[in-house]
Amino acid sequence: MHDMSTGHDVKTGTMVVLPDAEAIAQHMAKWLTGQALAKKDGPFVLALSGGSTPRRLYQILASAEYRDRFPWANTQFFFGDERFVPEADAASNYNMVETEMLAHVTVPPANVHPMPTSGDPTQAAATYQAELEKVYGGNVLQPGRPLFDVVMLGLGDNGHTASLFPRQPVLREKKLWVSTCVPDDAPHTRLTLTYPAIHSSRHVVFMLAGAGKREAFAKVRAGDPAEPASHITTEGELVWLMDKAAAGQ
Ligand SMILES: O=C(O)[C@H](O)[C@@H](O)[C@H](O)[C@H](O)COP(=O)(O)O
Repeated sequence: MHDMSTGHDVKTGTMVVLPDAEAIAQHMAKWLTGQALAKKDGPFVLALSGGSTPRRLYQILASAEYRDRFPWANTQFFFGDERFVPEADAASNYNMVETEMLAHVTVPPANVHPMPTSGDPTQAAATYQAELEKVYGGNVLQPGRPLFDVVMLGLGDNGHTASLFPRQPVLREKKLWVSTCVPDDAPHTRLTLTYPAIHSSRHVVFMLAGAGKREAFAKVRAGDPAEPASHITTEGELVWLMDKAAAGQ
C-alpha cells in the first residue's frame, strides 16, 4: 500500500515510484480494491480515466485475481473526462473501459455512468452533473463530504489532466462540476470534471508511466501555473503513482 499520509495538492502530494507501468497498474488494482472493499457507509464512487496505464489496470481488475473480489455492485463508475464521440468510437474512454473491464464482470448497469456524447455538449455536461448530484444526494458540494472516493487522473505532455486543457475557459470554472472543453492542441470537443468537482474527493491518484511524462511532471511539481495539472487539489489525499522513467530515475 502506498503511504497516503501527506499532501492535498500536486506539489505536496505523495510520490510513489515503482519499476514500470505494469507495477503501477498492479499496485493500483490492489489499492483500489482495498479502498472499495473498505467503503461500508455508502457506495464507492470512482471517477475513471482514459489512457494507456489505466487500460492495463482495467484488464487486471477484470482478471481472475480480482473479478470475484472487487465490490462491483457497491461501486458507482463515473468518468473524469470523455471525448464527444459516439460510444463505439475508438477514441471513447467509455469504449475502452467497457471493452477492457466492464464487459467481463458482473456490474449492475445502473452503476455505470458514461458521459453522454450526443446532442449539445453543454447540455450533455449539465445532464452528467445531474447524474452526479443524484448519487451525491444534493447539488451543493460540502467540505468533509466528498463527491468521489477516488478520482483517477493522467498527465498529458502539455500539462493537461482529465480534459482540462491549457488556455481553455474551463480552467476558470468555479461552480459547475462538469463542463465542455475544446482544446486548441488536441482533437475532439471534450466533457470533463472541473477543478471544484475533482477537489471534492477523498483521493486523487495520478498514474504516470514513461520518460515522456518527465518534463510535464517536473513543471507541475514545481507549480508552473501554465500547466492545468498544477491547479489540481483535493480535500483528501493526492498521490502520484509513477514509474522510474517518469520520475527521472
Ligand atoms: O486520455 C484521456 O482520457 C485523458 O483525457 C487524459 O487526461 C490522459 O489521462 C492523459 O492524456 C494521459 O494519457 P496517457 O496516460 O495515455 O499518457
